[in-house]
Amino acid sequence: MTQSLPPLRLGIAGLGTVGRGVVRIVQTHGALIAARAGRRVEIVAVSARSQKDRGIDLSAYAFEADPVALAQRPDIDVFVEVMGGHEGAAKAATEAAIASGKDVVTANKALLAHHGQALALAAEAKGRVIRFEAAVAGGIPVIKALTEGLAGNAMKRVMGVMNGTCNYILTRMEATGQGYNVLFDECAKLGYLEADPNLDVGGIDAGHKLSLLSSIAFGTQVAFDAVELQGIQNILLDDIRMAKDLGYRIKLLGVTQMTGRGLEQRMTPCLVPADSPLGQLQGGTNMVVLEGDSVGQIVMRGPGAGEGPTASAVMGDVIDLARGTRVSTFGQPASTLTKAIPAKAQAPSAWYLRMTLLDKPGALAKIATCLGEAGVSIDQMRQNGHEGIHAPVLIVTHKAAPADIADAVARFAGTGVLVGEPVALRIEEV
Ligand SMILES: NC(=O)C1=CN([C@@H]2O[C@H](COP(=O)(O)OP(=O)(O)OC[C@H]3O[C@@H](n4cnc5c(N)ncnc54)[C@H](OP(=O)(O)O)[C@@H]3O)[C@@H](O)[C@H]2O)C=CC1
Ligand SMILES: N[C@@H](CCO)C(=O)O
Repeated sequence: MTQSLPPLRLGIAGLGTVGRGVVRIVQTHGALIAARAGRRVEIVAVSARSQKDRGIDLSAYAFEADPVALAQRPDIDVFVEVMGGHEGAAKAATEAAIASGKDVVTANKALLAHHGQALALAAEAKGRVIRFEAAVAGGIPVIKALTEGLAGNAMKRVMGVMNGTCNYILTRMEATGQGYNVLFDECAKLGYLEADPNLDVGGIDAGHKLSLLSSIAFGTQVAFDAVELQGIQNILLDDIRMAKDLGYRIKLLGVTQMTGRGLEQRMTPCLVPADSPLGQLQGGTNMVVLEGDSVGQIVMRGPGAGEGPTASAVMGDVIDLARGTRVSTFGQPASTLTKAIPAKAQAPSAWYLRMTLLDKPGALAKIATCLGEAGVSIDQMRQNGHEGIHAPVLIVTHKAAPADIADAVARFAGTGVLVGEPVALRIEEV
C-alpha cells in the first residue's frame, strides 16, 4: 500500500490509566496501524497536570501544561481527551479543540452525558466529529456496532451491565459471602473506584453510558437527566441469597427502550435469570445486549475498563479518523436528533420486595392488604427462620406498574409493622 497521506497527528490530554495506554499502543503498533489506516499515526504533544515519570517514554513529544493550549496547537489533527470530568479542563479543552477545527476522540462519558448535544452541534458546525467508543463499556466496540453494523435496524431495546465496579461487588458478594461494605473497601484498595465512588456505586457512571447509547439507538438528544438512577448501596447479602434461591442474580442493569409512553431509560439494580448471559456475567466484565428489528438480539461481552481495553477503544476511533471514516457523533447529524419525551410511566414487571416486619400477629396480613389496595398481586411470599422480634419477609409480585409498587410501599409505612425501609427491585426478563 502506498503511504501518500501525511501522518495523522495526535495531541493527548491526560496521561493516566487511559492516556498511558494510548501512548503504548501508538508506540508498539506503529507499523500495524500504518498498514491498516494507510498512513502513520503520530503523537505530537501531550498534557497532564504534572511531568512526573509515568513509566513510558514521552521525550519525543511536546508537553503542554494547559490542555486548552494543546487543543489549539496548529500541528495536531485530533485532540484525544482522556482527562475526565464533565466541567473544567475537559470541557474547555474539548470546546477549544472543536473551535480550532480538530476532531475529538474521548473516553469521557460524563462530559458527553452532560454536554454531548452542544458539543456535537459545535463539532458539526466546524465539519468535525467527536468519537467516543471508549466512553461506553470500555473495550467493547458497542458504539461502532450501533452506529455502523446495526445502522439498518430500528432498535427496539438496549440493555447492559456497564459498570465493572458494581458487577465486581455484586458477584463477589455472592462468591465470598462478604457484605457490601467489605467489598467496597476491597475495590478502593484495588483502585477500581472512580475518584468520586458515588459515580460507580450510585449508578451515575453507568447512567451516563446508557444515556449515550439511547441517543444513538433512538436518534434522540442525550437526556441523562431523564435516566432513572438507583445505586447498589442498599443491596444486602440477604438480597443476593434470596435472589439466588429464586433462580436470579442481582445486576446493576441499564435498560433503554422507546415505548408508546416515551423514552424509558433506567439504570437500577434488577433481578435477572441466573442462567441468562447477563446473569452469568462475573467480576468487572461488562455486557451490552442490543435488540434490532431485523437482526434480533446481539450480546457483546468484554472488559469495561482498564488501560489496555480502554486504550484499544480510543485507538479504534483514531484509526477510523486516519482512514477518513467520519461517522456523525451520535450516528446521525446532531441537528436531526429529536428531543426525547421521557416515558411518563415505566414498563410493568414482576417485583422483588424485601422488608423487615415486627414479628407479631397480623403483620403479614397488613402488608398483603397494602399490596391488594395498591392493585399489586402477590406471586410468592417467604418468611425465613429468624431469632428475635424482627422477621425478614420476601414477596415476589406478579407484573405490576412501578407506580403501583411505589403506592404499596408508601402504604407499608402506615402499618406500624414495618422496620426500616423496604427494598423493591425489578425482575427483568432478559
Ligand atoms: N480508567 C478506565 O478504565 C476508564 C476510564 N475512562 C474515562 O477515561 C478518562 C480518563 O480516565 P483515567 O485515565 O482512568 O483517569 P486518570 O485519573 O488515571 O488520569 C487522568 C489524567 O488526566 C490528567 N489531568 C487531569 N486534570 C487535568 C488538567 N486540568 N490538566 C491537564 N491534565 C489533567 C491527569 O494528570 P496527572 O497524571 O498529572 O494528575 C492524568 O494524567 C475519564 O473520562 C474516565 O471516565 C473510560 C473508561 C474506562
Ligand atoms: N468506573 C468504571 C470505569 C469504566 O468506565 C467501571 O467500573 O466500569
